[in-house]
Amino acid sequence: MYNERTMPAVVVGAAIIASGRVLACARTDQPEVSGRWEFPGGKVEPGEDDATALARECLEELGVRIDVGDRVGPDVPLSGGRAVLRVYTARLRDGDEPRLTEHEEMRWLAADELFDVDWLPADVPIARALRPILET
Ligand SMILES: Nc1nc2c([nH]c(=O)n2[C@H]2C[C@H](O)[C@@H](COP(=O)(O)OP(=O)(O)OP(=O)(O)O)O2)c(=O)[nH]1
Repeated sequence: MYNERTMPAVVVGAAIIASGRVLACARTDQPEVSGRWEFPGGKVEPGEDDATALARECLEELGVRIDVGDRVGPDVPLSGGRAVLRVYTARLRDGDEPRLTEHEEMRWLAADELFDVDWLPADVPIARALRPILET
């Protein structure tokens, strides 16, 4: 069983969907993630729930307000089991357009473009689970 000390930290990611495409972002700030693609997001801080953390990170990283939807794919273990990646679908609030602040590049990917980018390893099963969602 997990206790507070051994419970994995949660990194939440937003699969922001608009017009049948999902937003993927690439950053270069840390060598271990440099040039790899991910979903905007970050660690859930104490006192936050997943949706609050996602909304905060999307505002910080992209300057957008979002509405959080359903989970996508499984919790994927990160960094030796000390954290998990958990992704939710999200929609942009009316009129909001992402602007890059922390990332170098962003792309809106359609279902058949999901694997045109080099995802971080943990994001691969999530991208796979997104395919049927983008196709509907
Ligand atoms: N945001 C995000 N992080 C991901 C994804 N996939 C993946 O392996 N990660 C990893 C990269 C980082 O090691 C970790 C998240 O750290 P972060 O730097 O984004 O989180 P944060 O903003 O809360 O970080 P911090 O600087 O406050 O410590 O999770 C993803 O799709 N989105």
